[in-house]
Amino acid sequence: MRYMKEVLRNNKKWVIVYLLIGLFNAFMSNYKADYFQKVIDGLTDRTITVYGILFYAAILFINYGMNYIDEYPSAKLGNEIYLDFKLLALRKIGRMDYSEYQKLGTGKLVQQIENGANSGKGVLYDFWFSVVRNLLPTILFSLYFIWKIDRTITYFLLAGYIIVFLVTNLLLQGLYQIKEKILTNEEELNHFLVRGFMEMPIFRMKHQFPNEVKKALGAKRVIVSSKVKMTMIHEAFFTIFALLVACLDVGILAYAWRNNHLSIGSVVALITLIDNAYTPIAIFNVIYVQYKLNKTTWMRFTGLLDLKEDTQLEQGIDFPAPLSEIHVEDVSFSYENKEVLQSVSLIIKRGEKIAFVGESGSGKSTLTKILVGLLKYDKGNILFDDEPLKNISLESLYEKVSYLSQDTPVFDGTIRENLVFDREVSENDIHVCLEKTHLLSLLAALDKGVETKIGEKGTCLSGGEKQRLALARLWFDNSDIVVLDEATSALDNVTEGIVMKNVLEQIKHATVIAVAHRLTSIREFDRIIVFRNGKIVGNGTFDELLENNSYFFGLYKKEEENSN
Ligand SMILES: Nc1ncnc2c1ncn2[C@@H]1O[C@H](COP(=O)(O)OP(=O)(O)OP(=O)(O)O)[C@@H](O)[C@H]1O
Repeated sequence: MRYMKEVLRNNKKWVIVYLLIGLFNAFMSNYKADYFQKVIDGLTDRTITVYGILFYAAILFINYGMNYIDEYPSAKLGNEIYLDFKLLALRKIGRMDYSEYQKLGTGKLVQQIENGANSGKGVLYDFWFSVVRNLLPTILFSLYFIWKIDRTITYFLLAGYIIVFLVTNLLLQGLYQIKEKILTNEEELNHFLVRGFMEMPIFRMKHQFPNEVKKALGAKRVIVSSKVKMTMIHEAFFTIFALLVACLDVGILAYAWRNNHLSIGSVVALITLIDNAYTPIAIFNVIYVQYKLNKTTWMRFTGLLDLKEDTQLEQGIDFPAPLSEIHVEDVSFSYENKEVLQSVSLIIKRGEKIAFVGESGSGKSTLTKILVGLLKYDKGNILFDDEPLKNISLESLYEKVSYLSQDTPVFDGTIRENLVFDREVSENDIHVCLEKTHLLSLLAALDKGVETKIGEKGTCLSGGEKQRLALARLWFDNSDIVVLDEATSALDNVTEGIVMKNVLEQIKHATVIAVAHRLTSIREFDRIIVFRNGKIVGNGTFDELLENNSYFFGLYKKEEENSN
């Protein structure tokens, strides 16, 4: 309910307008039927005046006019609500705990958000608004006018409502299961679609597309057959109601034939009013079923919106700048049950240039993610001067820290956005950073220059260009701490040497922590930390380690043999 309330609050003004117009229209459509009885009877006994007819005309004009006006808040609110639910998801991603984020898959997530926004709109707008502003008032007004004409008929109608409600609840049980099946298979299908798109080269080269299509086809078949079943059950509701109303109309005619006290006007009005009284119930039953099914989808969506948030983002004290020392004390970390770091201890002094090296999977990236607050350590402590990292607000930390991740150093946007996001900077500053990162020749070949879009994950750039573009961002960050996770792995030795020299010159006052595989690239670093199976097994300068650390020496030798 919390999220629905939030969306309602966002659209408070239009919600009130929409409800008031709905109530007014519900009254007018029944009042119109009731007044029509007077017109017919007045015409039969010639008592109606011209003013009576003009009054009826005014009722018709207002009724149809207001129905049209109602379309505006209806369309506005329907779309606002649907899109507001989507924005809730985007806001949630901005605050989500990183471990939770890592578990999500893009395809399923996108489908969950799409289904969630639709179901949220279904629950709030298609169900609750329809009930409160339309169905309930229409039923009450029509029952009131029927009651005024004949009480016995009102009792029959009420008994009919109960039967209808019982039948609906019986059918619902079957529909729930069908809906669950549809949702699971929709997410599955989207998973294959997004996976196919994102990993196109792998799947194409391994001839996997026919297999992928086959798997997606399975999901498609289930979706189609389940949706057809649901449509047929929904439509059956309407048919049953139409038959019920037809029986009631014939019953009214028979009743009027046996009891002479009903005028022609009353019979005509009763038939219209019964339609008014039962149509909302028919609609209610269908949207009630839909509401219950939407609730199932909505629960999946709120499961996403309720995922753990990173409370440290805004809470905590400010980053203690200027920082003298980072102290990693006996830190351990596990993914689920797998221990990845074991009692790691390390001191990093202000301005030091530190490199993390070691075999793949030894825990280097994990420690960098812990240092920038993305992952939370299980045991031990990390002190920024005397302040535990857990007590520092990440928003303030990110003012002072730059982090280039291993997998996605750039994002879907223009080159300018990748450098400075929305900030205003001079063309000259952009030129300088592109020159220092050897990107000017790339830019010269692009018609739109820095306004060129680089595609999702920078698909329009080479691996090395992506990394250099990410490095160029450092020119505008002015950070105290720079964390680079394999930021130059795609560059050739020569370019890496020149670009890294420029980068280190630009960030010479910052503390730098760089994860690297190519040992020659970190030769000049102040200190090298050697990782092995989640532990630190070496700590010293390049030459010290070569001399004293057999494991590091082994890594160095292997690299030398490979390059030869
Ligand atoms: N999200 C995750 N869930 C579960 N296990 C993970 C996750 N991320 C990493 N791991 C595991 O944690 C271990 C350490 O990974 P990490 O990325 O820190 O290693 P690394 O030393 O940086 O490796 P590389 O040099 O290949 O990047 C690996 O065994 C990896 O499989």
